[in-house]
Amino acid sequence: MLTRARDDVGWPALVLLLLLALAPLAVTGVSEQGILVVAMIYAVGAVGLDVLTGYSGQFSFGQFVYFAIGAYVMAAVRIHAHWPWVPAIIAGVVAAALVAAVIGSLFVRLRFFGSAVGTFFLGAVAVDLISGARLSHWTGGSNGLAVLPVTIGANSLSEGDWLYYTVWIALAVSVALCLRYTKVRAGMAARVVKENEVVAAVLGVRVFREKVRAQALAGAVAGLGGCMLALDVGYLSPDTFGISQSIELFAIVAVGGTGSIVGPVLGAVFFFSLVNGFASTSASASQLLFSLVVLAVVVLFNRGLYDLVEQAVRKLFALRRAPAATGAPEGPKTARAGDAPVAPDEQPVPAATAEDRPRQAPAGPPLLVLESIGVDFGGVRALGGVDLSVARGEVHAVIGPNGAGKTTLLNCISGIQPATGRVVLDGDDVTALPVSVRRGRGISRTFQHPSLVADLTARQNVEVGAYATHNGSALLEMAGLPGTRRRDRVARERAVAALELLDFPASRWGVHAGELTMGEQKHIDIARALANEPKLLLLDEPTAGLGEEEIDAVAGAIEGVRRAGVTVVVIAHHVGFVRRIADRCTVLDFGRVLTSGTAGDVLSDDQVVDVFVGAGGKS
Ligand SMILES: Nc1ncnc2c1ncn2[C@@H]1O[C@H](COP(=O)(O)OP(=O)(O)OP(=O)(O)O)[C@@H](O)[C@H]1O
Repeated sequence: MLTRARDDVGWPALVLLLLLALAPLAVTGVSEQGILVVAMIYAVGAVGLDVLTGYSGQFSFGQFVYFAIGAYVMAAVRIHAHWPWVPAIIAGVVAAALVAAVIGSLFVRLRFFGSAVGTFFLGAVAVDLISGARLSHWTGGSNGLAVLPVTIGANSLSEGDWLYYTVWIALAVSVALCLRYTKVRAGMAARVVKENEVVAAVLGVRVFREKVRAQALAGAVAGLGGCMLALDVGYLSPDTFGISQSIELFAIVAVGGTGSIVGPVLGAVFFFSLVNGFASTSASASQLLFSLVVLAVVVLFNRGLYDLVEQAVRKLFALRRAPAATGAPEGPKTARAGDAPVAPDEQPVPAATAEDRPRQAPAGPPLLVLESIGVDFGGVRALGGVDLSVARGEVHAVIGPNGAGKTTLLNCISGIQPATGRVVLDGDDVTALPVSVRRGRGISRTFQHPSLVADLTARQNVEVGAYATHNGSALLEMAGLPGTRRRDRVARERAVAALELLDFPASRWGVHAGELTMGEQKHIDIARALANEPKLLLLDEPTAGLGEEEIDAVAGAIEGVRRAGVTVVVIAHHVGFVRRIADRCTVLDFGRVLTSGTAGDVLSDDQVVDVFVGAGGKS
């Protein structure tokens, strides 16, 4: 399923920040401005939390721990080391980022429930540490810590609008950093991680590293929020950084809209306006009303306030984009996911058939050799000693009934699934190599479900697959240094080359993947795997869920791949498709090779066709 994380929020972010910059002209009351300051402080942390949840798919109920680290480190280095306030803020931010990276690395392997429990108790431990005697020299223990007053020139930060605009700058910096992160390689890779970790790993993304990076960024931004909170309240106590604040932060992101960066800012302003609005009612009534409104927003507008505002603005200015299907690619009619697969006897007439192709495998050593590959899942023998040889440059179809072991075989070749036996690529034994190294050696693959990032364009999705490696510093990428820009340019060129090779219409390159038809998504999935210029391309049911014209288009794309000299192993369920694209064919049944040979010979065998499509399915 394609999940949403916005990629088009630069202008809305600018407009919202401008409105907040101008707000003191309209909101002149001291307490109202105070509410806006607190809202912006929470917004700083909330955009970081949004990077964590909305863009990298992680979860945290403990972000206020990093607020606390930022605030206490800033206050402590000013008191004990006499640092000026700006370097002290930087120290607070760096400390929060480092601790977030370390703690985050412990949490990244946890699923939702584990993360929820883990981060919740992290908050409890932090409050205990802050208020306890061990760190009291730095934190003031349960007595708290006074924050030294800040002066800017002759002015105190607490006078006039100085504090307001200091917090505004912190918010603008946080929004800019987080938006920038979502646009660079590291951010795009994290978005694939959120979509599907296995797919990300196969694309060479260091899943663990990208998750920790997102944790560190969210921690840094929360640390900045903590520094602002310290400047605002002027006094730090353990109660300032409790678990309830972390949960409020989470509510702000949910109310504003995850995966939008702007949404959490909107959510924070809404949240604290609501708090202010109910302040005059009795405490219990205000708590109830407040909770009911937040609940209503979350339940009724499950994509959050930002989505609601965006839709209203689009309607107002009639800027709504054209419906997704109207821009479908020129040429073949497209079908959507869920369309019934084409029955064998409805297959389009093949452009060229297996019988037309050479009956002998090309000379020279094979590119891929599998020796006695075996996989057991508990009591289920998925593969029982499969031998296979794939010649360089051929398209080799693996066919067989459901549960025959086809996908497991591709998983063994790509390194996702450990197996007994040997996998030899281009003469090298790669059996013991992990997925990322096999990718580096030239093995790419697609999956039955494309797992594209919905709010990245078709071309951006392909670019994620085009990086030779996903190493490198996200900070340098965000700074846009020449080395990283060169690397991005190469990835872009490779992505364009892959799209052109597959004849994917240029008019659709800029369309968000969530708006592509299923056939187009399959093309983008193939292009993404091809963009790394592999020797061996593994395609897992590229025609699943497609209509006949889309199957025809995928067949055309695979023929393009063959012409480019890439060897292909493809799982397929359609006789006509296999006839058209395959040079050779291996039939699996119950995890064993039933037969293997030229596609023409294999598909003329009645027993094979019976196993493949059921008796009478031969066409
Ligand atoms: N992770 C797993 N845990 C347990 N059993 C599994 C796992 N993956 C696959 N299997 C089992 O292994 C066997 C082979 O599955 P596999 O998905 O490789 O078959 P397939 O030929 O690709 O089927 P299909 O055409 O339906 O995708 C099946 O019996 C399946 O239930």
